[in-house]
Amino acid sequence: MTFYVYVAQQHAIRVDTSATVHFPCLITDQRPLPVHLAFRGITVSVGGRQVLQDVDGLVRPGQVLAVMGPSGCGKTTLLNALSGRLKLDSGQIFFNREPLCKRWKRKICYVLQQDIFFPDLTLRQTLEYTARLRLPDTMSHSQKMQYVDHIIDVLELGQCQDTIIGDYIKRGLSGGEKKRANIACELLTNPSLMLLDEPTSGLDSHAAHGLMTTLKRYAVSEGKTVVITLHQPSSQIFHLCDKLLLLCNGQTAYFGDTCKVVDFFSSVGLNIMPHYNPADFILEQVKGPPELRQRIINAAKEARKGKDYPAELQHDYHYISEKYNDHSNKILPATHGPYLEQDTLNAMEPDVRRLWMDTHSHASSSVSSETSDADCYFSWPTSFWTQFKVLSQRNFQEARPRMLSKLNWVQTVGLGFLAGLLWFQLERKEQALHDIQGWMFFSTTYWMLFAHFGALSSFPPEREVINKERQSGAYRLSAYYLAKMFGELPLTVSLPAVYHLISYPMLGVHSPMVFLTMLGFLLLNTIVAQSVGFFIGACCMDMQVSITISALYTLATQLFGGYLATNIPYWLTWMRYLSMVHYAYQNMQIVEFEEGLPIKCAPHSKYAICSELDYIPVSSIIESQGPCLPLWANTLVLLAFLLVFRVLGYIVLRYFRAPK
Ligand SMILES: Nc1ncnc2c1ncn2[C@@H]1O[C@H](COP(=O)(O)OP(=O)(O)OP(=O)(O)O)[C@@H](O)[C@H]1O
Repeated sequence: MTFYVYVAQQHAIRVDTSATVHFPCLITDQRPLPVHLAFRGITVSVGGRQVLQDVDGLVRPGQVLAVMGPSGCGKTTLLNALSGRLKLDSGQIFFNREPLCKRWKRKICYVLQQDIFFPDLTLRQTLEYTARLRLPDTMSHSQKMQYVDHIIDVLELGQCQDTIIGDYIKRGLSGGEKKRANIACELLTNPSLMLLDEPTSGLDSHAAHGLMTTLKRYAVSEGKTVVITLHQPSSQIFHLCDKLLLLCNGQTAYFGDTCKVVDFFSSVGLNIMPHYNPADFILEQVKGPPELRQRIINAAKEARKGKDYPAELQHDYHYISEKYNDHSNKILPATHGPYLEQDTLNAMEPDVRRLWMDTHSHASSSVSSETSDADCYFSWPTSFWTQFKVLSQRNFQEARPRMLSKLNWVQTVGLGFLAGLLWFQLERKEQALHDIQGWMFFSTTYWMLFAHFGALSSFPPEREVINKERQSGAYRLSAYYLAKMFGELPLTVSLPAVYHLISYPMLGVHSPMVFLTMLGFLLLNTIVAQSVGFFIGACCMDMQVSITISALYTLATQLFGGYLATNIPYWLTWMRYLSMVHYAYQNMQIVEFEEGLPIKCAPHSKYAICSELDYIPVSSIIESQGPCLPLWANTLVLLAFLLVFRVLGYIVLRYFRAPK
């Protein structure tokens, strides 16, 4: 096991990392590059309103930057901008002097304010799936599990590892445990930069301090760059942060070392009382009267011109950067990565030397330039096959309690017996024909509605998890999509199969072949309905809209299915070709009346052919409902429905509902 420790050279570390937890980096061949994050003049508008205005900041590997300010001042907006989820009106974000690009986005982990998980999975299952998906294939399964164990230990989640995550209906992890679970999932990905949106909110002071200490140790020992928004930190937590960015109405009220903020406020004439929490003090000032706030903002603007202000954030940065690049081009070919002779360093102009030191101080301690080459190209952490396998298992495990809940079993078995008793052992004669068809139509429409609305209601919460994971580049959409189809297939077909097993024999089985073929069409119809539900769920962001569209479609499907209305007005007949139930219902009739026992004509039959025959031919039964396709054609149309809606669902997710 390899331990590697980064040493922050340019600032005092107040956390003793030697006596406490280290994060063993098992992924020795995948060491992420330390990130030196600088952002300058960030201006962002949301919903037509300017939320951030000319905000600067800088944080180095091993450091924690706290973003503070009153509620609504733009902290979350800043994190969204830094993670690349929001477009900037103006300003620049540099990762090791490179602009933010897709490759860097994948090295960022963003711990959102809300904890987004699958509620029915336990904490351990959640972490294990994350590790299997996001740790590289070069690691063995046992190494990945070892890493999970370690993260669980570090975040003190051992006691609740087998508890389900839960939601507002099902009790699961406590708020604090969920927060730590959220962070644990992100730590597993071994990011270079961690953005955390209020990870301490909702935690008691002890838990909040414990969490912050862990994060600080992690940043120092692993050379991670951490940006964190804080609401009302205790003074202990406040002093764990190296840098502070204080926002006031979206503008910078202070940026610099945390330990110097009190001096800054003194320079504006605002003196803190002894023993007062500096975090409370500064927040009270930026919530003060408008003139006071303006005075602080003006002082912060003045401070930018000071010589202590970081070179990257100064307006002549571009000029310095060009000089630096000039130097690098001349010097680097003759040197080994970030290592420079002292003489070479001394020969640099002071500005350029400072930039070199800032950018390379951390990297030079432990990461060689070879890592940066490997980091230049993004590739998925795991192969398509691994992603498909893991996501199929996760889908199955996550969907099982929902799809095969006790209530669903009771409903299915109860309905199976009810349908069986209602249509019990129907005689094979014309008088009972409408009832036999009634069982078929009821069965197809019931399972269509069940699967359609099941897919529709399960999709919105799932979409949040998928979007979060896609944004962090965890897996390919195609792997997820195929896994969803295959992982949930056994669950989708279980209940209709049990229903069929109970009710159809009560109706009267004539041959195992008819029994199985009828089951086949019932299941195919169910899967098609699920695809349509999934497609509508993917298209509509608003649940009310998706329910309305679904209700309209499924009811129209029933009306044109061939059972409720047979004399459809001529100009509306095309509608039946859009009804999936129509095809499944016709096929069930073809099988039942062709392969099963024949239907005896009534004495005063409505079928003209009964004047010549004793039994009604299947063609007469079906043609009495309108035009009819052969069995194979109906089956092909159903398969086409399945394929088209699955592909459309993918296209919508891929191109129209892609997370930004
Ligand atoms: N989509 C939007 N349309 C209009 N205004 C928005 C939108 N999103 C955010 N805002 C506004 O932007 C401002 C900054 O929001 P942001 O969530 O960044 O604040 P915050 O500092 O993180 O607040 P809190 O501490 O309460 O979480 C708020 O006034 C908010 O109302």
